This record gives sequence, structure tokens and C-alpha cells, in this order.
Amino acid sequence: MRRIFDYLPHPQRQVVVGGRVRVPFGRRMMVGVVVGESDHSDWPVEQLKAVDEVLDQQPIWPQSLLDLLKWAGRYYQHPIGEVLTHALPKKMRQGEQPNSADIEVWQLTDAGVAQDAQSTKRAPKQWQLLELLKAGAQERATLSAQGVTGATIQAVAKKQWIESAPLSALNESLSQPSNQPPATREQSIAITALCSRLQGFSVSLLEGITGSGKTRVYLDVMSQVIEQGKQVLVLVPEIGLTPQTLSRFRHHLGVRIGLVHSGLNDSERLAAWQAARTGELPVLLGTRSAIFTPMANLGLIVVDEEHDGSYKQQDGFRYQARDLAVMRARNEQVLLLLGSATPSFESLANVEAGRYQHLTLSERAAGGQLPKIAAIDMRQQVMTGPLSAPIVKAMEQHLQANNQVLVFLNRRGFAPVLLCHECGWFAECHRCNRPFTWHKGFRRLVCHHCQVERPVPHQCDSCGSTQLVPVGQGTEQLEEALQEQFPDYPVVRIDRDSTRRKDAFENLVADIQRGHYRILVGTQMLAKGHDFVDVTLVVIADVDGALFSSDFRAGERMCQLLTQVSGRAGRAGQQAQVLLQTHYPDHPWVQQLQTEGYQQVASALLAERKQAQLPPYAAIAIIRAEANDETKVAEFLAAAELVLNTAAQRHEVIVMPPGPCAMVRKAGRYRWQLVLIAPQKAPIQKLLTESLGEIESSKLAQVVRWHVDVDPHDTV
Ligand SMILES: Nc1ncnc2c1ncn2[C@@H]1O[C@H](COP(=O)(O)OP(=O)(O)OP(=O)(O)O)[C@@H](O)[C@H]1O
Ligand SMILES: [Zn+2]
Repeated sequence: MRRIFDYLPHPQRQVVVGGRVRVPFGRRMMVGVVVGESDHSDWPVEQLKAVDEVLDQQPIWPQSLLDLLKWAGRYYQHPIGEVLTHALPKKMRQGEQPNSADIEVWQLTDAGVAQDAQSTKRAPKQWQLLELLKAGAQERATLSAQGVTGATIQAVAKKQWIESAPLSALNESLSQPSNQPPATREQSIAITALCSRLQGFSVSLLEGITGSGKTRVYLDVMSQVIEQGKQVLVLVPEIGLTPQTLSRFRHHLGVRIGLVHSGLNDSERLAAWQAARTGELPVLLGTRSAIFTPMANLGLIVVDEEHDGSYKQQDGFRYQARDLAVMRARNEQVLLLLGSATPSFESLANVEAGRYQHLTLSERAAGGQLPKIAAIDMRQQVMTGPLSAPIVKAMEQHLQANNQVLVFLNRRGFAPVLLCHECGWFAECHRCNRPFTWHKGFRRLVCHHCQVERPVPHQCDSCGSTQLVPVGQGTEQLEEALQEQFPDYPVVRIDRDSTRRKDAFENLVADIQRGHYRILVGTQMLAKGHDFVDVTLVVIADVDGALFSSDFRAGERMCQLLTQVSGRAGRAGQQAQVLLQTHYPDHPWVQQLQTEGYQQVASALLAERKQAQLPPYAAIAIIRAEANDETKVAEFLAAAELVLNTAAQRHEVIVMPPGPCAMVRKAGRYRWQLVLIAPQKAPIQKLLTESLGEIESSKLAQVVRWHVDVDPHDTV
């Protein structure tokens, strides 16, 4: 609900703003957060109920963070109650008291120290755990981020090779920061520039080409902040929290690092939150939602891969964590460091406008040149397998030289369409009107839009023929074909399907690092952020579909993705190559990426945005609605349009007439949207604030599902 509720104070105890209380709500008792005090209410005082129990003597959030949360609720047009709930660990929402003693720490016993690889030969996971603990005690949360499951811990504990340890063991186990190679000249310049800005608020964009050693810059600046006794908050993309990232941070900084990731249980989440909040935790490393963690003594925020789409929450409270980081750094008067090889156009525009400091790393830290992309014109190739002859030949060369080859294809499954050879019928999801993807390994057809599954048919639904053939290829098919073509070189596939099991992703990445595989096939999960030092050839199997997207951000996204994928090659300074298969070698993006770097392509595309008056040179918000009945959706948005058009703020905002989304039907519901555009963000915010109450109170608002998306990532 887009509102707050009034209560009378507790009869005896002091109620604090920003603290939790237990209150009667309807027939239940609920945990609530006090957002303010007032000496009057719009309700008659006899109708007001009193706070039943005061749960916190102190505010849970510092005032600055509570202000940020309130601001976020207003800016993203999301009910403050849900915003505050979103920002709290589950146990806090349930009314529990924070307790940092819940941290589970494990260390080796004497018997554990005595084990060797031989004694755990049949249990490699157990051996991995023993090896990890050799350097000293570790938290369960850090172990799970490195791919160790609870089951493995239990099994090894049962053998009495490990035991739980006090929190103090953790600090003893932290090694002295290890010696690092000297920073490069460009890294030193960036480090000095950043360290001179550690007082007060500012934003710096570190634009460093792939492999230029941005992490090294973060770590050196972080050490300085930690030395001053302050805390650092580091945000990484959803798939960026790998064992490798964690171990780099641990070794370089030599301090305890708190983690916020999806593998944590509720107690661990609460423990990390509390340790950050009290200031005892020097570094908190987490994904999107970590931006809401209170920190007693914040000195720096780092957002790695700041362009990454996973910083935007795509349901419920649709915030952008990078943008909130800017507000948070301002509220708490600290430096915000944004890093990327392919900065978002929003950040580039802020640099252009003089709002952000711009630092660049233009050379690879380990030497060597950034590989250039070379397009292979598919129209002239005779195809015998998924990859064209020049690519197969290049792969052979790189594999024979004992290097790894990465093959990128952003399409999961075996084939995107299963077609009847006799009549042309194809298996289609009736809830989305889109073809099913055939997953050969799971023996299922899966709709990639609504996740619904069905068994693979043996016969055509229409003519009964048994001649069903796959059309197009996904990573599963590519993996199979490559393994056949290169039987001597082990192939691994990394995508959402091959990493479904909880620890699978961490383990596969670790195995790639150890050189267990020579050919790596995968989607963007494989393409971003990893430092695979043996990869010397990157093959981009297919981009043609991405060239036809109607979203105005399609060009930006494609250039970012291709630059990031290409950047996995030659990171240890070797000669490296990137080959791209396309039927459209003359397409301007493909052309530009071959001859120029991301910077040039970005500035050309930014100029187009400016001319077309699209973000980042304009602001957009979308109201989306969906329902089983299409007329209801259309009616609801038409009514919303009317409300928006009669509102006082209307003149600065263009209200586009409602229309169907590009994918008009999904999971059985029809989807329409209404787009608002204005030269600035403020008028849109004012207009929405003024109008949403009325839009929400209409009858149709209860019938259709709808939401507001401010600064949407997807606009079609
Ligand atoms: N000063 C240095 N001297 C030698 N090697 C370095 C130095 N700094 C970083 N490296 C090495 O260079 C490689 C690339 O560094 P890093 O992964 O930090 O790059 P990055 O800028 O984050 O790249 P990307 O954007 O592609 O993820 C790593 O193997 C790292 O160990
Ligand atoms: Zn579907």
C-alpha cells in the first residue's frame, strides 16, 4: 500500500524513529518500522491503536540511510513499507534481535591437518574443504561462496577433521597482506588520484580496458580506507562473486570480508548485516541488495562492472543499485568509485557533464595488446558444423599450442525451435505464443519466457509425422558438436542450465582455472569479469539476432557484451584473437567494433541518443499492465493516460499513448505499456507522485496487474 499508518506511542517505552515496533494490524500483530513522529493524525484519536512492543532502543539505520530509503521509495514510486522490508534481513523483519555470535567458523583439527589428497581420494569435495582451511579458519559464508556445501562440511566434521571455532580464530587466520607486483604507471596515477578524494562526496569513473587491472586499483584504495579505520562497501554483479574474487580480496587486504550472496542462510545474512552495521566488519562484498546494508563508519563505495544489468532489480521494488550508490555516497559524504571496461552511457554522460571524475587505464596490466575483433562473413562459408572453417582452423592452432578457447553463444538449450519437417508445425508455448526451446539433456521443451515445460513430443501435433527436426542452435548443441569435432580436448559448458546445482558455477569456474578444460562454451555467464589466463582465442558464434532488437539500448548492450567477451582473451599478455561469425559484416556496430574500441563506438551511439533525445539525455518512466483480458489492460492504461494528461505537471512531460509491449503475451497474460518522457527526471517524478493515487484508486487497478518502472532498462 502506498501509505503509512498512524499509531499512538507505547504507554511506557520510548519509541525511536528508524526502529522496529510490534503493532496490532487488523486481527494480527505485525512488525513495523517507525518512519516519523507527528503531533496530529488525520484519523480520530479514539480509532488509533497503540504500539504494543518496542523492539529497538536505537534506530536500525543511521539517519542518512533511512533518508536514502525514503528517497528511493519516492523516486521509484514504490510503497515505503516494501522498500524498508526489502532493505532488512528476513530475521529482522520477523522481529528478531541482531546477533553477530551466529557466525559459524570452521578450522582444521590435528587429525584434519594430517590428511592428504590420498585419504580423500574418493571425495574431492572434502579434500577441497581441507585445502581451503589449511590457511586458517574460515566462516561458513566464505566457504559456501567458494563452492563448499553444508553437506560436505557436515561429512568432514563427522570424521572429526574439522571443528567449529570461535570468532577470534578468524582474525588469527588472516594472513599478512601478500606481496603484489608493483602497480603499473597508469594504475599508480589512478590510485593517487582516488586517494586524494577520500574526504567528502565525489564520484569517479574508472574506465579501464579489459585486463587493465581495475581490481588492483580498487584494492589499493580500499587498503588506505581500511587503514584509516573506515569501512568499504563493494558491489559486484550477480555472477561476479566468484571464489577468485574473494580470494583476491582476502589475500590483498588481509582483513575479514563479509559477504552478501544468494547462498547465505537467514542467520548468516543477519550476522553479516549486523557486523557491517556495528562497524566491526571492514569490508562488505555483495550483490545489488547489499547497497542497503547499514555501515557505522563508511569510507568508500565501489561498484565493479558498473554497467552490468544485474544492478537493476526487475520486479517488485525496481531500483538501480548503482544509482542508489550515488545518492548514498552523497548522503554519507564518501567517495564512490565506479569501474568498468564498458561504462554505461549514463555514467559517460555524467563524465561529459563534468559531474564525475574520469580516470582511464588504457593498457593491459600484464602486457600484450587488447585483441581486435575480426568478423567472419558467414554468407561465404560452407557450413559443415556450427562453426565455419576458418574458425575451426584457428581453434586447432590455439588448442595445439596448449591454450584455452572460449566459444560464446547467448542462447541456452539444444535448439530454439523444434519443427515438423513435413508440415512446418512447430512446438509453441500457448501462454506466450513463442516457440519452445528444446533441452535435449533434460528431455524437455522449455519456454524461455514463462519457464513452463512439457515433454518432448514424438509426433507433430498437427500432422502426426515423426520427423521433428531442431532448427537453430543453442549452447547444448554447440557443446555436443565441438566435443565431436575436437575429441582430444575436454569441453565444458557454462550456462544457467549447467550450473543449476547450488555450487556448480563456482566449481566449474575453479576447474577452468585449473586447466581441466580446453574448450569453454557458454553464455554471458562465462563472458563477464572472469580472469581465465589461458584463453587466447575467443569465438563469438552468433550475434545476428541482437542486431534486430527494437530497444534503444540494444546497441549499447551489444557493444558492451562483445567488448567484455573479447576481453577474456590474452589476459596474461599472450597474442590473442577474437573471431565473430555474422551474416551482417557490414552492420555499423560490427564494423565499428572491428576498427575502433568501445570508447569510440560509445561516443558515436551517445551522439545519436542526444539527437533523438533519449536517455541519458532524457528521462523515461513506464507504467506496465497485464491481465488475461486484453481489453481490461487497454482500458486501465487509457484511464491512466487521462489522469496523467489532466495533471498539473503535464506540460513538461510527454505522455505517449498506451500500446502493446513487443512481447504482447507472456505466461497467458496480455501486456501493454504507457511511456512517459521528459527532458529531466524531476517533472516525471512530480507527475507520477501527483497522479498515482488516483490511478491506483480506479476499479481496474484492482483487476489488472500493474507497476511503475522509473528509469527502466527494458523499454519495449
Ligand atoms: N600491476 C600489475 N602487474 C602485473 N599484473 C597485474 C597488475 N595488475 C593486475 N595484474 C593482472 O592483470 C590481470 C587482469 O587484472 P584484472 O582482472 O583486475 O583486470 P580488470 O581490469 O578487472 O579486467 P576486466 O574488466 O576484464 O574484468 C590479472 O591477472 C591481474 O593479476
Ligand atoms: Zn511461455
